[in-house]
Amino acid sequence: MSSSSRMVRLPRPVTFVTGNAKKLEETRAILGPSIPFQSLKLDLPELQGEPEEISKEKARLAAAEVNGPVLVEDTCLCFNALNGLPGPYIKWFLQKTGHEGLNNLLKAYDDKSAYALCVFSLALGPHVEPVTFVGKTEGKIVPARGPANFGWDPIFQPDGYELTYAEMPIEEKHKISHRSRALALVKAHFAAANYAFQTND
Ligand SMILES: O=c1nc[nH]c2c1ncn2[C@H]1C[C@H](O)[C@@H](COP(=O)(O)OP(=O)(O)OP(=O)(O)O)O1
Ligand SMILES: [Mg+2]
Repeated sequence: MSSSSRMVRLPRPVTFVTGNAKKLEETRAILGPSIPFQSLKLDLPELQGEPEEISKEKARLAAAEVNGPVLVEDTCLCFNALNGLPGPYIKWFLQKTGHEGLNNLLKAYDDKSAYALCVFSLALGPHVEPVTFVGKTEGKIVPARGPANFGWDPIFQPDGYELTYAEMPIEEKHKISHRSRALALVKAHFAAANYAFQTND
C-alpha cells in the first residue's frame, strides 16, 4: 500500500478557534511548526456539562461556523474539596470573584488540592464526530503570587514546585502544563493520522 492511500485529505489547514489570545499564544509556542494551523478569534458559547462533552460541543459549533476542520479547547480548574467545581465554570468564577474569591471558596476546607484540565477537540468538518485529547496537571490553590498575565496562573501551584504557574518561566510551565500534555496527544494523533492539507498555493 502506498503511503498516499493512507492519507486523510483535508480541504484546508485546521483552524484553532478561540476567543482567548493567551491560549493561542501558548498553543503556538507548544506546537511550533509540528501542526500547521490558522486561528480564528470567535467567542464560542460557555457550555455546561462534563469537560469532554463541553469541548466536543464547542468543536461542533466551531466546525459549523468555519465549515472546515477545527481545533478548540476548553480549560477547567477543579477543586477536589468541591468535587471538581468550579471546573468548566472557572471563567465566570474568576471574572466575578477574582483570585482572592477563589481562595476564599476553599477557606472552609483543609484540602486545597486542585487540578487543571485542558480538553482539546478536533473536528475534521461540520459533520464529523470530534475526537478529544485531555491533559491534566495536579497542584494546589494558593494566594496569588506572580504576574497576573493569564487567568488563574497566579493561584495555581503545580505539585513538585514551589512556584505558581505565573511565577515560572513560560518554558517551565510548558514542560508540565495541562495544555502541553493535551497538545502532546494532539501531536501524536496528527503524526499517526498522516493528514494531508490542500493548500491554495
Ligand atoms: O493555562 C491557563 N492558565 C491560567 N488561566 C487559564 C489557562 N487556560 C485557560 N485559562 C482561563 C481562561 C478562562 O478564564 C478559563 C477557561 O475558560 P475557557 O472557556 O476554556 O476559555 P476562554 O473562554 O477564555 O477561551 P475560549 O474562547 O477558547 O473558550 O480559564
Ligand atoms: Mg470559553
